[in-house]
Amino acid sequence: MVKIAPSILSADFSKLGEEIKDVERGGADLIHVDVMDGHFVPNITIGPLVVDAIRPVTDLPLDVHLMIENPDQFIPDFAKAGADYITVHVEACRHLHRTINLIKSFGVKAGVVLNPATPIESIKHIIEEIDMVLFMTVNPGFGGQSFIASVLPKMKELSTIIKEKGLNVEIEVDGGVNEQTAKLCVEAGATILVAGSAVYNTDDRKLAIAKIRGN
Ligand SMILES: O=C(CO)[C@H](O)[C@H](O)COP(=O)(O)O
Ligand SMILES: [Fe+2]
Repeated sequence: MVKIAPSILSADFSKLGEEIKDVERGGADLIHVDVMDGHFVPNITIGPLVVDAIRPVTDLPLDVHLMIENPDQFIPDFAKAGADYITVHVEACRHLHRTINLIKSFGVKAGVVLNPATPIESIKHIIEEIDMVLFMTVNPGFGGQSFIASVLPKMKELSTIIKEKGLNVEIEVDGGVNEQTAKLCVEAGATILVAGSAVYNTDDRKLAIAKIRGN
């Protein structure tokens, strides 16, 4: 069954702990945390202090999506704050193997993120060394954007490669995921669906999660 990772980007930050508990009660499988630095993307969100603060609030894995330049500088802080997954953008990494090894050196699962325009050739060489590939289906920086369906063929292609090689690599998709687009992602091989506005901009988060999962 596909896993659902609500993105707290669309939560009410004035009651973040309660917003996280609400989706945990609603059946979420992971909590997706969007970190933006105002350089790699044109927005600023949160840092390790917030990850540290929400860590005791939930037993769910914290899936930390770093949309920042020079991620190596901050990976130790996010790992110590309690991240379970740390994903870095291939577009932001000068030395991808080094960055992946840095994440894994803290016992944290490592993932690589591809922007919609980035080809899978940029990560084929490292696929056996990572735990997750995150396909952006919007250009990163904001919640509530429209799904870019042209990402689906490369998701499907990588999913086939992962199956052929018998690898244990999650395929996560992030951006514009809702009840309708979720189906397309699962058909293309997605194993984790991130959803921000489609979960948090509703009153009944349990129902929203069930609909996205296809129940
Ligand atoms: O990484 C992100 C934006 O850069 C967010 O995770 C993503 O946009 C979630 O929001 P929504 O589901 O509303 O598109
Ligand atoms: Fe994200």
